[in-house]
Amino acid sequence: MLVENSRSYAQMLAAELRERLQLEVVAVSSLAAAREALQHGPPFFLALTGLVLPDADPARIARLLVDHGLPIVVVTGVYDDATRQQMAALPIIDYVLKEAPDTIDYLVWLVRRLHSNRGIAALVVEPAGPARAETSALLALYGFRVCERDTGAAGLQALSADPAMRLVVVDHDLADMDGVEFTRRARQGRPRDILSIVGASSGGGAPRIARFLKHGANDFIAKPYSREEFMCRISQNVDNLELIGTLQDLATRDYLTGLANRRHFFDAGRRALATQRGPVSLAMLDIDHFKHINDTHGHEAGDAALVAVAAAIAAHARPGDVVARFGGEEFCVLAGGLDGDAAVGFFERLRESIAALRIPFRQQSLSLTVSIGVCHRHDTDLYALLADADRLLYLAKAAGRNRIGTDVRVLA
Ligand SMILES: Nc1nc2c(ncn2[C@@H]2O[C@H](COP(=O)(O)OP(=O)(O)OP(=O)(O)O)[C@@H](O)[C@H]2O)c(=O)[nH]1
Repeated sequence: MLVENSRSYAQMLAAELRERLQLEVVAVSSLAAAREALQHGPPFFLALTGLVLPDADPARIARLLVDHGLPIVVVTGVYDDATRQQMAALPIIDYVLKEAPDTIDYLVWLVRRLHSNRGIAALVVEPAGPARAETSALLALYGFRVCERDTGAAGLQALSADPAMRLVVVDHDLADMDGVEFTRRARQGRPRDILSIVGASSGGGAPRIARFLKHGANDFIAKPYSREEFMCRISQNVDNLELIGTLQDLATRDYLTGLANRRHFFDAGRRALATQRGPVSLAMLDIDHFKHINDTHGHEAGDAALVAVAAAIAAHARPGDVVARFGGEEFCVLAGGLDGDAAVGFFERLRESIAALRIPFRQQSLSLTVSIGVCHRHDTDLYALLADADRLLYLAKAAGRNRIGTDVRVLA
């Protein structure tokens, strides 16, 4: 919700938020309209509010939003000492001066951050008390799903129980180990790009900060917190995790189809083979006469076909199967736990489901077939399996396409 009495500013900010974040924004320009929207509008997760309204003083609008459980970012042209004092008592995430340069960019970043935080679980490790309550309340205000633990051991257990935890704020003074020791242990098996650990302490000075950082903390925050510093540091830490995640995604994912790429296939495939006990099936799929689709309908149609085939393969794969776009119009699937007959049946059904696809493109419906090479044996050498699957794929093509070439002797 955007509460702003300047219509032009509200329009500009709302347009930026909608366009750049694809968020629904309800803009109102008075206390009465804000009240109405809170009662009858969609559920809100955040309010950006000005303080100058025709029908309310600053404290009233802020109070209304707080009473509805909404975190607030104040966006204002005036922020004198009196207003600052009035606002200090309220749970306000941030205040932003309208006239400052880059305000809009900052607000877009902040709203995006607060929106994404809602999907992130954060752990606070600190003995129960007012200090922990403050840390947790701030994290909850920024949207995180907060989990609290009293001791280092309980904190480590919580991390093991929930691998999706992305952020830990740990105080130095714990009953069973100090925060540095907790950090050292929590870091094992959880690199800095997966879990952000932020140390916190009210004492110890520079040597303590250095110890936290040397033992694996991503950052350190001194207590008592400056709310603004706390927000900036926490936000930067989760920003960094997301940025690294995006880069990893770009490096391992095929941009067009969203499947893993060849590089990821080699990493994940080798890992899967190293832990596989029984025989594995490696299938290489190639769209038949794909060049013809490109030549007849254009590359956009070719791309739509690749996306549709990739989706069919992903839908057919089981959890644990390694699926990738290997390159061009070639896809790979590494599947364990199937005996020879089952493997052939599994890929035969995939072949049939792809042949049955009707791919909408403009006013037309495209159809296509794939040839599949399937090798099946106990082997840990991914290159050897790929070479054989490729050879069997070639045989399937040579035998007329839209079929499986396999080294499995299928029982009648
Ligand atoms: N649209 C589109 N085309 C691609 C992409 N990557 C590769 N291609 C095209 O895929 C075609 C592959 O053609 P060929 O290797 O001759 O094979 P084919 O026509 O599928 O014939 P067979 O495999 O023998 O059945 C080429 O025309 C490439 O330009 C892509 O990302 N998008």
